[in-house]
Amino acid sequence: MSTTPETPLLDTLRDPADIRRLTTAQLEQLAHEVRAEMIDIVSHTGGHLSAGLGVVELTVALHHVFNTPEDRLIWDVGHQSYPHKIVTGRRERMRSLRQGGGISGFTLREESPYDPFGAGHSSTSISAGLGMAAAAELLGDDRLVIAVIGDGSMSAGMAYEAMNNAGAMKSRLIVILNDNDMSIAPPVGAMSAYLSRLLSSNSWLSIRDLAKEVASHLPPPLERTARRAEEYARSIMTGGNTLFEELGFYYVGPIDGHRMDHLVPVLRNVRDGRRDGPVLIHVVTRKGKGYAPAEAAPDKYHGVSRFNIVTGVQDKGKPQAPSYTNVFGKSLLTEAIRDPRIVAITAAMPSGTGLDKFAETFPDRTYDVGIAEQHAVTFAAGLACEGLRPFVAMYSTFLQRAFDQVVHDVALQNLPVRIAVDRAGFVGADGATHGGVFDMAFLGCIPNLVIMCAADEAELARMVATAALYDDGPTVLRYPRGEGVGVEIPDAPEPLAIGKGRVVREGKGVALLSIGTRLHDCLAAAEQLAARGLSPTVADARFAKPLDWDLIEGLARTHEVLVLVEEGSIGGFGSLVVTGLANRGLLDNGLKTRILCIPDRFFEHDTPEAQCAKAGIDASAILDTVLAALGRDLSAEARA
Ligand SMILES: Cc1ncc(C[n+]2csc(CCOP(=O)(O)OP(=O)(O)O)c2C)c(N)n1
Ligand SMILES: CC(=O)[C@@H](O)[C@H](O)COP(=O)(O)O
Ligand SMILES: [Mg+2]
Repeated sequence: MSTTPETPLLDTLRDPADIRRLTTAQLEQLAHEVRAEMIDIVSHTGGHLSAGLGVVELTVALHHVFNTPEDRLIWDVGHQSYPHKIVTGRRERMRSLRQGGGISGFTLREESPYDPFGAGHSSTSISAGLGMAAAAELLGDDRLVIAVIGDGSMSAGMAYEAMNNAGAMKSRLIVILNDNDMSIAPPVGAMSAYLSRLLSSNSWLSIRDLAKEVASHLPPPLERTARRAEEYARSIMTGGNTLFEELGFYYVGPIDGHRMDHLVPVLRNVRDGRRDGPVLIHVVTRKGKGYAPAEAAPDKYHGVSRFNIVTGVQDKGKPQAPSYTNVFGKSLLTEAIRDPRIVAITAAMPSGTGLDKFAETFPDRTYDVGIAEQHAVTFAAGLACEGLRPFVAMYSTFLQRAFDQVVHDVALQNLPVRIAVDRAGFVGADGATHGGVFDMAFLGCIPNLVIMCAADEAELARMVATAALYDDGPTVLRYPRGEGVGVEIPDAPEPLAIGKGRVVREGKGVALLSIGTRLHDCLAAAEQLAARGLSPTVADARFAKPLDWDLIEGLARTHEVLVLVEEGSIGGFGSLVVTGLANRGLLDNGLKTRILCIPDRFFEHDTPEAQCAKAGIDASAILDTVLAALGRDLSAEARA
């Protein structure tokens, strides 16, 4: 790699091997350029900003010291991997970030050999890294495995399960704890407080780092003595062993994650040093580093829309209607003002779930449990046992983590826990890792659950009111990401009759029965069918459990075609309906029944509309399905 002072280093970079040849000053220069490039990219595409900005120096230092991709570098969650993508051959393609067919916003194995493990959900990196390290040992490979995990992600149980195992296995795994004292929101919990104490009781590593440098260059016996002395010095400084040391890790830190001259020697030391157990390097960084608006408000710049670099103002567009999240938050607050037994639980997503407003009004009745979805659900079960009315608000995709807790701790004991499932359905740019597509299938099979799906924001307000009053067992309310459809929201939402759907458009011949917000595509398809001389009935099931058999049986007996439409995977609403129809003998007389649900594959990032079109659950797919079921010539219809 030949450079002149005028040539940006980033322009000359082919792959990380080039980074390995740079001097410390050049590494600093490269970090500077990567940061500027990342800000420019995200200002055009939107995406995760402040987390990536905080790890620019760390990214450059890691690729400088370690032999990636032969050494495995795993980023937990992956939302901070943009600098990594920029320096691993994806710089140009980053301009297509999170767009259909473009670069993923998370690490993805199929995207690059430099992404040895895909992510999106948090706290998987230590487990995956431990598996890779164990495989390397078993296969006799000399490679190193480095897992980078944030302080927020360290609040999840899985991280501790993995550390517990790593310490016992004496694995050679290297864990880098990227401590920026932030999750999306400010971090919570005893672990976070512990990390702060660890920092305040430790000076920066530089002096001890020097001691270790010396130690590693001494012959073995002396080296051990020197190490012991250094460890002793450290335990005096921290007032005892760190939690990580108790778990069997060799703890190094804290070190300043923005100082290349600190990072590089420490990483080198760890690379070349001991091989008889896992190492944890405690790196301290600043979320949003190097971009003033993000540094000032790392939570607001965690995930951003396109923005003006100079002003920092994000282009969020003009909302046409309130988001479902906000409607949920407001509705719950209204109920809670009336009912002191209502409490709210979030797993590290107060603003994402709309519970931030609830927390402002009722701080004592709000619990942010950290990234701990399993615990959140069982914690809610405990609250319900004592007569409270807990609402656990969680994204559909993260609820996947708590399946057994819903089954074993909530449903089996028929506890009145309310589970608010946000981001249900396609979520767009976050792609397959965050798609809320499985909840209907994995919840629909659990006894005792009442499952409601909102077709619009007024329905959601009514569902919150319904759940607030329902004490006979657990309830689930499901609603999507994004804005409502602009209907008026009643001031005093009337609770729904449990298990009762509604006919929205009376017709004959063809019945479209939807659940959730697919209703609007059914209505649009009905208009198009009407233009072709048909008069479809459109109904909103409202409840996936219990199903409204009066409604469904009526539709089945009086129509020739029944199309079931949902924004969820195979095995959800449609399967529940068809199972019931079959067992009631309602399919025996030739009812033409079709299920439009999300097909049996993963859908990558795109707009939610494009995802629905690709999945075949939009208005045009409904239209085609009906015409095909009626045996009408689709190509002739299209020509008409
Ligand atoms: C299982 C799971 N729950 C929630 C989230 C949402 N989430 C994404 S990033 C994040 C905060 C992570 O904090 P930290 O690990 O400290 O990383 P930072 O953003 O501070 O770099 C959260 C809660 C997730 N990705 N996975
Ligand atoms: C990385 C992560 O899991 C979150 O930051 C997520 O991207 C938030 O998604 P929303 O924008 O839907 O809140
Ligand atoms: Mg953090």
